[in-house]
This record gives sequence, C-alpha cells and structure tokens, in this order.
Amino acid sequence: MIRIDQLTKRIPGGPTVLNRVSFLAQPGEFIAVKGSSGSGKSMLLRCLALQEKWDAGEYYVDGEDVLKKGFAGKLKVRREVAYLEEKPVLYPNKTGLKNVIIGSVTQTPAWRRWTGMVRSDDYMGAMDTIEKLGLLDKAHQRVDRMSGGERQRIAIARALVHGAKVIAADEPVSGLDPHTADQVLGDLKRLCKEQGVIVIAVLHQGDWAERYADRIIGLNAGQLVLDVKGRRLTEAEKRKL
Ligand SMILES: Nc1ncnc2c1ncn2[C@@H]1O[C@H](COP(=O)(O)OP(=O)(O)OP(=O)(O)O)[C@@H](O)[C@H]1O
Repeated sequence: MIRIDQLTKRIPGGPTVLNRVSFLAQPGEFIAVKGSSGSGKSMLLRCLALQEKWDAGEYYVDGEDVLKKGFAGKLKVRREVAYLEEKPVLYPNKTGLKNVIIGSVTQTPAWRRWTGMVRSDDYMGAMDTIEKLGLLDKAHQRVDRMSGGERQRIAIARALVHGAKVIAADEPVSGLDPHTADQVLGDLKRLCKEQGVIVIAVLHQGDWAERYADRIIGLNAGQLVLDVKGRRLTEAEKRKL
C-alpha cells in the first residue's frame, strides 16, 4: 500500500505546483489521474517516483517512511515505484529482451549495464514477463524497430522484472491508435490484478480513465479536487478539473 499525505511541491522562486495532495493506493488498484494542462499530473508521478524533491508531506510505501530513508533506501524506492515516461527511454539499438534484462539507470548497477551480463534466471524471468505482455515474438527485435505500443509494453515489462510494486505511467497511451491503447491499458490492468501491482496512470484525454480505472483522482492547480470510483464522471465533476 502507498500513503501520500499532504504532498507539497514548490518550484524555487515560482508557484506551488502540488498543494497538500493526499491519497491512499491499495495493491492491485488502477488509479487514473485527470486534470487540465499544468494541473500537476506529471509532477505528482515524478514526486511518487522520487524524481523530484518533496517540499513537504509524508510518504509511506508498505508502511515504511520513504522520506526518512537514506540514499540506498531511496534508490530501492525508485525501483519499486517505476516512472514510465510518455515515450519510454529505452536503449534503441538493443533488443526488447536486452532492454528488459538490463533495465534503466536506477534499476541496474552500472557494471551490469556495461557488461550486459545475463544470468539464466534473469533470462527466464524477462521472457516470462515479455510473454505475459504478448510480445514473445518481438523479444529479439531491436526496440527502435518497434511500434510505440510495443515500446510501452517493453518498458512495463522492464519495470516489473526489476521489482516494481507501483507503475507511475505518464500518458501511457498518448499518440497510440485506439486498438493499441486498449492493448496497453488492458495489459496494465491485468498485471495490476494478477500481480497486485499499483498502477497510477495519467489518462486525461478521452474516456480511458472511465473505462479502465478502479479510481479516478483529479487535480486542479495542484490541488486534489476529485477522488471517486472509476466510472463515468458527472458534468459537475468534470467542471472541477
Ligand atoms: N522544472 C520546472 N520549472 C518550472 N515550472 C515547472 C517545472 N516543472 C513543472 N513546472 C510547472 O508545474 C506545473 C505542473 O506541471 P506538470 O508537468 O505536472 O503539469 P501536467 O498536469 O502534467 O500538464 P500537461 O498535461 O500539460 O503535461 C506547470 O505549471 C508547470 O509549468
């Protein structure tokens, strides 16, 4: 479970972009984040993944006080709370499988990224997850020859293989055609239920949030103005965003 209490983020010399945001997320929950441009959606995800410093607030992952941890403890949280960018940063000239095994800068020690050394259990674990995401036939293809949806799913597999308990996905389906977007969100939802992973995804456009999320939270000018079950939002709720 994760608990965010009164998260506040200020831009030095600038505005407060997140103002006392609080919510809980349970294992296996799919939470969509909505809010207009500039409302703080990406900043919220980046704060959860410790990509940004918190100015105030408390943050607990499985009961552990994250902000009181030292460097190594925070690095572990950055593996457990994987931040997926809109266009995932992958090694373009390596295969999907290599990307999943090697991981990102925060996921794998530098020597393993440089040597590319693969243990047989790493190989089996990666292939298993790639298969669950329906990409077995693409495992040995270079990622720069993959579609946007395939790259998204490789990034999801990579996060899971490296122990993600929370996937914080920033606009994971923006720019994808509706069929591919359905595949990516369907995979995320299934993994969330099967593996108890928490998914927090920015899904402002269209009706993706209403269709896939267990819960929808909404931001307006950095404040949490909505926290409801995943369902069609009323006109009054939409006006708050
Ligand atoms: N590094 C930064 N320096 C200054 N302002 C920033 C910085 N990062 C974010 N902001 C400001 O914080 C606010 C929230 O930004 P954020 O990227 O979280 O918005 P968003 O809701 O994700 O928007 P969009 O839907 O357009 O991506 C914006 O007003 C943005 O200009």
